[in-house]
Amino acid sequence: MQLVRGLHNLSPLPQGCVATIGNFDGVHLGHQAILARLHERAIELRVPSCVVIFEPQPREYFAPEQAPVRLTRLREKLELLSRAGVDRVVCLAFNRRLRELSARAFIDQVLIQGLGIKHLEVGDDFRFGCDRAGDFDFLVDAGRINGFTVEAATTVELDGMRISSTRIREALASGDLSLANRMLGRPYTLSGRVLHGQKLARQLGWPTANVQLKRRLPPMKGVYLVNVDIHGQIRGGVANIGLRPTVKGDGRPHLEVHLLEYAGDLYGQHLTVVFHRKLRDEQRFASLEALKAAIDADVAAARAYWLGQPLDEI
Ligand SMILES: Cc1cc2nc3c(=O)[nH]c(=O)nc-3n(C[C@H](O)[C@H](O)[C@H](O)COP(=O)(O)O)c2cc1C
Ligand SMILES: Nc1ncnc2c1ncn2[C@@H]1O[C@H](COP(=O)(O)OP(=O)(O)OP(=O)(O)O)[C@@H](O)[C@H]1O
Repeated sequence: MQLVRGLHNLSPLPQGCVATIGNFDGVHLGHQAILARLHERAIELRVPSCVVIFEPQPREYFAPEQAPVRLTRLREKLELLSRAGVDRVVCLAFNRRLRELSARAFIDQVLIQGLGIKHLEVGDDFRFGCDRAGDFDFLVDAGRINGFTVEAATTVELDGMRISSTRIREALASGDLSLANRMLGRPYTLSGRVLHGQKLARQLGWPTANVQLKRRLPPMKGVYLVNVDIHGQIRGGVANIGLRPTVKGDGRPHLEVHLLEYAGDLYGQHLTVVFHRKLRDEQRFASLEALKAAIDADVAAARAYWLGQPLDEI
């Protein structure tokens, strides 16, 4: 998959392309349906498929403080788009210049001159251009004049409601991991490099890998059953995302993972933590002994789960 960063680096492929546009945060089942349709159209028209995304995402540009937390980092999003068979990702800087482009200029400069578009696949609620003035009907008219087709993707719903990145964030924040995972079509993951922690977990009896979240805020908190792929070996474990109120943290959320029956050194490695079930909320315990007892129970639950025992029997 080819990555093009910025409008100035974009030139149309000789044969043109089929394309879609959006944030694609999380690459959920709704996104996956659009990408599958895009792939089909690319094969029919014998042209590459292209996804246009924005960095930062428009809401992060307009109101950085109120912008929702990301489900996927750019690196994770690109990996998921590549797995969905996308040939080219065009990552446009969402800045003043882009936000001031009229809908007409967006079509001319990005879709026609930039991409040489033959077919566009978008949701029927898609809006674009300065002040979100461009809509689906506007695109259809422009396509008729400029020789490209536009198709509205079928809305993907779960339990009668449209799947969206927003809904997944809400499910994760409210502790409904299983709903979030069903909308994603896969278990939620968070990834990052393993850093050195305060080495207290070792004293508690359960060494943990501290996964760096950088400035990224995780979309959920609590204690989870997880697994991690270490050099091709899937290892079960238990993870905590939170502020560690019992030991007075640094005020920032941390992701810590204890892997079952594992004694290797993970410092510096990049880990992808896969979230399967929520066990409980993070709590402030009155003593380290009480915290240790709670983690002992979490680890016992993880052991039972990864040995295939149903959780309600634990
Ligand atoms: C499975 C698991 C559950 C945890 N639950 C809590 C919790 O409920 N409350 C809390 O204050 N800390 C909790 N922690 C975080 C511990 O306080 C943390 O591991 C300890 O502070 C050690 O940090 P360190 O690795 O930086 O040394 C949990 C950690 C793990 C691995
Ligand atoms: N459930 C869905 N079914 C079909 N298409 C969808 C669905 N959700 C999003 N799309 C389409 O995928 C493209 C990218 O969507 P985008 O990531 O911008 O929206 P979203 O998932 O609804 O996010 P948000 O919740 O932040 O609005 C758009 O064309 C959008 O209309």
